[in-house]
Amino acid sequence: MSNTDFALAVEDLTVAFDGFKAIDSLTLYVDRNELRVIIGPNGAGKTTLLDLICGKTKASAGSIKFKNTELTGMAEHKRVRLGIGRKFQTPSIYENLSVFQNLEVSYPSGRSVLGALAFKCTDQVKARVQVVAEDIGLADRLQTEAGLLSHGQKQWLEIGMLLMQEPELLMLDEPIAGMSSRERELTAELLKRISQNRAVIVIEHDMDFVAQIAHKVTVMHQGKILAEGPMDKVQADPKVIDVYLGH
Ligand SMILES: Nc1ncnc2c1ncn2[C@@H]1O[C@H](COP(=O)(O)OP(=O)(O)OP(=O)(O)O)[C@@H](O)[C@H]1O
Repeated sequence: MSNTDFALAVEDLTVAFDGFKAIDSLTLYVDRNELRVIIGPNGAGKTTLLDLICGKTKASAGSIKFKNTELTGMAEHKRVRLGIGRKFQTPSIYENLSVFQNLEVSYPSGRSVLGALAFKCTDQVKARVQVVAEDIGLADRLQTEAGLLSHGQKQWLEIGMLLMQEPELLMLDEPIAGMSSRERELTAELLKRISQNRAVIVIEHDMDFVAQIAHKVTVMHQGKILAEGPMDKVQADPKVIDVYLGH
C-alpha cells in the first residue's frame, strides 16, 4: 500500500540490463520538503535510479509514483510537466546568452493553457527570473554572458533554469563536483533553501557535504538499499562502513 502523502513513492522497482539487475526490487519514499541524499559505491545503481524516476530509462518492473501519479510508462517530457526536474553533472546552459536570458527561456510555456498565457505576461516572467536569480545568488549577474561565469556559477544557473519550472521534485547528480570550498558552502545553503518547498534528491560522494545538507541518507549497494536514516546513524552502521565508508 502506498502512502499518498509522500512526494515520491518507489516500490519494488527493478531494471535489468541483459539480465543484470542494476536496480533490484528497490523501495524508497521521499517526503515533500525533504532533502534526501543517496550515497553508495560506484556501480550501486544511484544514477540508474534517477534515470528511472525522470524517465530516461524504462523500468522492467515495479512502481514509481509522484504525488500519487504513476510514472512508469510516462514519457520523460510529461514527467517534467508534472513537476520533476533533473540536473546532470555537466551543465547544459546557453553559453552565449545572458544569465537573464537563460532563466527567461526556461520559463514553462507549454505546461497548460494558463502557462501559455502567462508566458505572454513578461512582467510575470521578469518577476520569476528575479526571484530565482536571488535564490541562486546570481541577481547581480543577470546581464552577464553565461559563458563567462565561474564553474560553480554555471552549476547554480542550471539549477535556476530548473527552478524556473517550479519543480516539486528536483534531482541533482554530484552538484559540487569541481567546485571551490566557498562554492560548496554556497551550494549547501542553496540546496537547503530550495528544499524548503519541494523534495530534493542529491547523489553525492563527499561525506562532509552530505552531513551538511541531508535530512536523511539512503545508502545503495548492488541495486538495493543497504541502509537508510539520519547521517549519524548511517555513518555508524557496520554494513555501510564495510561496503562504502571504510574504503
Ligand atoms: N544502460 C545500461 N546498460 C547496461 N548496464 C548499465 C546501464 N546503465 C547502468 N548500467 C550498469 O548498472 C550499474 C549501476 O550503474 P550506475 O551508474 O547507476 O551506478 P552509480 O551508483 O551511479 O555509480 P557511480 O557512483 O560510479 O556513478 C553499473 O554496473 C552499470 O554498469
